[in-house]
Amino acid sequence: MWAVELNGVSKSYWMEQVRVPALAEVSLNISAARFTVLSGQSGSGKTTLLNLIGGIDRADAGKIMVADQDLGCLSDDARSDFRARHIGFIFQNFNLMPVLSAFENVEYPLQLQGVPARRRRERVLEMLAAVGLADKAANRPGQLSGGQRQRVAIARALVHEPALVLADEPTANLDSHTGASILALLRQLQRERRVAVVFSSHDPQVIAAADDRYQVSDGRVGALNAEEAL
Ligand SMILES: Nc1ncnc2c1ncn2[C@@H]1O[C@H](COP(=O)(O)OP(=O)(O)OP(=O)(O)O)[C@@H](O)[C@H]1O
Repeated sequence: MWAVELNGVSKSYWMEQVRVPALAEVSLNISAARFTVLSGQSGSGKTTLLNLIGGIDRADAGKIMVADQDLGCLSDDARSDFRARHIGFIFQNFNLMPVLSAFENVEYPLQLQGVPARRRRERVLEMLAAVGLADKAANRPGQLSGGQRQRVAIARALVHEPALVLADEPTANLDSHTGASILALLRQLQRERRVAVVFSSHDPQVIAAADDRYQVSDGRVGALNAEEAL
């Protein structure tokens, strides 16, 4: 079963009158309930690929299926709704709302979906406990360490039980020890909850931990075996 199917997907950006190709005819299937790593140098196209899979941006050509939904068939509003229901996001810079507490940040995806308050509370407390932050629910992001902020972001990405989590270099801004603990936590939660995680990184530890590995290079994507990667 596939969480994501890409067929002939291309994307360019325009800077003034100049076309900047970012992805060229990418065809790729990402398995459900597995941990997939996209590696590749800076500028190779990893973020562009994650933004297309996540429905944040639209492809110029090709077809993108996520959890059996063709994203190209959806209006912008329907795509936002689909994203809110079925996808979780984790970013390099955490992207937490600074004025909200850890509890409120994790609660936000459930509020968007109109989940009743009592159920929201149960889900948020369960997720904060699962990421080891049961005692930090009232803290704002500014009162948390980088690793703790990323744990809040992981709880937020999983709280609505998405089919797919997209993590764009989530350990890049953390020291290696904290990054390793975030990787281990995400790997554990991915296995327990049987969610597909797509993690972009050039960290050999992350590549080694993956079930499936792909190399993004100049806007093209190829399978990478473990020996090549390390
Ligand atoms: N908004 C944009 N406008 C113009 N060009 C862009 C834009 N976003 C990305 N690009 C270009 O598209 C190509 C792919 O960029 P992308 O951000 O996807 O790479 P990346 O592998 O995620 O890099 P990094 O690891 O540095 O984030 C690069 O040549 C980049 O300069």
